[in-house]
Amino acid sequence: MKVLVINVGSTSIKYQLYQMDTEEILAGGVVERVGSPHALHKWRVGPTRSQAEIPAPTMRAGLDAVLAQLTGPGGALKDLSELRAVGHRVVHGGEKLVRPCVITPEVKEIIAKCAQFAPIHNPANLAGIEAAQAALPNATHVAVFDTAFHGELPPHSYLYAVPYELYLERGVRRYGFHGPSHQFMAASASEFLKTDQSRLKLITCHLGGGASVCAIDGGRSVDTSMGMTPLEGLVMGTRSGDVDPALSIVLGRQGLSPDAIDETLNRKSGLLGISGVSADFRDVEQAAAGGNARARLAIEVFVHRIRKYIGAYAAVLGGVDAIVFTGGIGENSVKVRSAVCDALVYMGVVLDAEKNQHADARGSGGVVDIAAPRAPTRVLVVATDEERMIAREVVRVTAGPTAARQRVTGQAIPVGVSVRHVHLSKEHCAALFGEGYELTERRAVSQPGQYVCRESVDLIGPKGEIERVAIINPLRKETQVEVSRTDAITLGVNPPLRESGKLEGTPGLTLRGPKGTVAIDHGVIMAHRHVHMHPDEARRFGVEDKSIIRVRVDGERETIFGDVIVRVNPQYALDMHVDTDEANASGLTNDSVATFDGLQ
Ligand SMILES: Nc1ncnc2c1ncn2[C@@H]1O[C@H](COP(=O)(O)OP(=O)(O)O)[C@@H](O)[C@H]1O
Ligand SMILES: CC(=O)OP(=O)(O)O
Ligand SMILES: [Mg+2]
Repeated sequence: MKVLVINVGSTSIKYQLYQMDTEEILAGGVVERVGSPHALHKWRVGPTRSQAEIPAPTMRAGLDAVLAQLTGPGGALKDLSELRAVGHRVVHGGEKLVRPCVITPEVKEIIAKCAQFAPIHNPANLAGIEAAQAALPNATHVAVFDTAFHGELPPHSYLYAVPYELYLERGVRRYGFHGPSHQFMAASASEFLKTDQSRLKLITCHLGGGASVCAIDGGRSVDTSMGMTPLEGLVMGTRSGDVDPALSIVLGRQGLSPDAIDETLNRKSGLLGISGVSADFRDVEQAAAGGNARARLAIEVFVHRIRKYIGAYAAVLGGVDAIVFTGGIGENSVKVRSAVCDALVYMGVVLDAEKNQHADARGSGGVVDIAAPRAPTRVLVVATDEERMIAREVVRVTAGPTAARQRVTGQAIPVGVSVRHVHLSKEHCAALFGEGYELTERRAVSQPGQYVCRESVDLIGPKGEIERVAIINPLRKETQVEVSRTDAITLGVNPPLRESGKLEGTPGLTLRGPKGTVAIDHGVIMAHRHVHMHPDEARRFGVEDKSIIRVRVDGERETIFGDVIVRVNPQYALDMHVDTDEANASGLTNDSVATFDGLQ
């Protein structure tokens, strides 16, 4: 499936054409200075780069030039009918549009309405959509929102301390932006560090023309610096980032119109406003190197703000595994990275100056680690790819979650090996350990709230006994004994494969404790292998509660497990549970990581 992704800014159209079966980029480019008679179209087909000046007085004219190139001689498409899906980056969808969706007239209406919160971006995004729909009327057009990744911010992060009615009635809240980029950084960091996202605390810094920082805990955005609009937070090319909110009031009272204030804060501030030189970081850096004091000051304010957010987000996350940089500045400015990180030694951040100097994420598979080898916190530079994230969402929306399998196939699932164990009912606990006895915790297990007890019981079957079997608390409605096939043979029972809690028709046995024995007439099972996951993980994998998936184990005893049941619950942490027979057969231990191998 071929997918064209369009990222339209106020004066530019960036695009990439993907073959999504392999995620190969077939062509890509940018039209700069859209709106002028001398726009510049730079493009790439395979390794070949070209450019041409084109007249593009309107968005439609710019897009037509792109499509003509794609289908012309040497282009990546035979004709436009090959293009059945187009993904559009849309910056603001408000609270109504969070998940990626097919663009309908109602969707366009909401995007237009949200322009009040994204005045620089949404009107341009909408113009791009209109032009693309006119040029490609038979394709499915999908909107992917910058705000989506921040859709589950906790209320204490997204609420401003203003009258609550402003939130309820007018949607005044933090939305957060640059979602595809922050999400891409988190996925890249997880892959690079070979650690599941559920186990990572990350601070991701997208430093481009617009800039934002995000605190990501277990793969979820828990706070981010941009707010109701993309104006809050970091210092940007032309945007002020954080200011005292009273500034607008004061300027208004001094006679500036709302439009003039908007213009001041969104287009005349930031690096440009302080330096008076340029909004482009390279120009400001050059001026600073040449002794321009205001340019130097602009960079100092820019860096200070980033450092301040990193400190704040370390506190929000309660620790940091990695700081990630991306965007034109984050990927390329050695000085910004070192200036930000130099002051963070107290957080375990120590840069390797040499690696920082030569960091080339794009030329090194997309990610480089620039931290000193033994430093506790990793510092990564990632070549962001917002368009690829958008293309993946387009596949999910147009072809369904299984078609997006390629994206998630190969993603890590930590393994937990369930050794034989018992869950006790209150009544049986009393019979085995004495009335009113409280079991005590030895160690937690991977699922929140559950733990292995110090106490144990013996299992007595018709053929044999197994001593000192672990008890997992808390107590349950019914006693349940989970054993492997090998254990069942030792005991002389014949339990079925069952999901936890489904005990009808199962065999029983006798339990022996220090204060007595209990004979149960049912409750012995072999646990059906399963994966616990949080609803967010389920969404990421494109599965739901009770889905049946395959999970792959690499290594000396390579195995693909089929019939793995997915169990989704907000209380769950990502973990695949197999019993000891299954683990031994495929060489798994509690430290192993398996990978998702698709829906069965
Ligand atoms: N080698 C470099 N050193 C420092 N800054 C750079 C370098 N290359 C690009 N930049 C800066 O990156 C910014 C643009 O980032 P980018 O992510 O491409 O922008 P956009 O947000 O428009 O997509 C500009 O300020 C530019 O000066
Ligand atoms: C949301 C936003 O600020 O985007 P950009 O960086 O493309 O301006
Ligand atoms: Mg950007």
